[in-house]
Amino acid sequence: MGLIFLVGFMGCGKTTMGRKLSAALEYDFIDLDHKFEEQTGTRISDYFTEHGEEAFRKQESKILKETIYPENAVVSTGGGLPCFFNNMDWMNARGQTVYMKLTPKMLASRLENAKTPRPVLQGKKGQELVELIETKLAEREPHYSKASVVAESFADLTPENIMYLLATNK
Ligand SMILES: Nc1ncnc2c1ncn2[C@@H]1O[C@H](COP(=O)(O)OP(=O)(O)O)[C@@H](O)[C@H]1O
Ligand SMILES: O=C(O)C1=C[C@@H](OP(=O)(O)O)[C@@H](O)[C@H](O)C1
Ligand SMILES: [Mg+2]
Repeated sequence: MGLIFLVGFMGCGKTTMGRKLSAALEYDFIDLDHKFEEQTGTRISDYFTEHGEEAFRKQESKILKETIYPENAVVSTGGGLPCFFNNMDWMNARGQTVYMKLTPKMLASRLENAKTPRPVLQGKKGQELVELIETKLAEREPHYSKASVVAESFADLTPENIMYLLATNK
């Protein structure tokens, strides 16, 4: 199936699913946030503090486009990546994209318990977090919706569900 890019809001499970789907397909796994930290030698949260979001967006787009991908790979993206520059079109031109779609409430409950800090969420919790997610998701949805397939919000989404969606997307 070539290159498969997982896209969607923070907390939808791109990194977790990327690992599982790549194992199920026997493909390589690339997490672009991990590549970012490896290449810049800086944690994403520190990068935001030191350089700001605009610099982060330029650098993440550069890493997306300059990475040399194996023939077959599952690539987990950062939640904002599809929404800047021409990144979404760039991914669609090179492989298949999967939008992992979850409700704001489910995203919030996962993000409240997650260990990785997400600077875009400004440490918000509870109802404030749900509202911030609703606003951001509404801005981002038009970009995510350009994905080749949409994997709708089931908490128990499996690699097999995604493989089926990709195989039937003709
Ligand atoms: N299917 C799932 N059910 C419940 N929790 C999940 C699931 N997938 C991921 N999580 C949890 O949600 C959080 C965000 O997952 P992660 O894979 O880092 O998402 P993303 O890369 O999209 O931000 C993590 O704490 C992870 O353990
Ligand atoms: O949505 C965003 O703007 C971001 C999502 C994060 O990745 P995950 O979607 O893997 O959490 C990471 O790239 C950064 O904190 C910014
Ligand atoms: Mg991730």
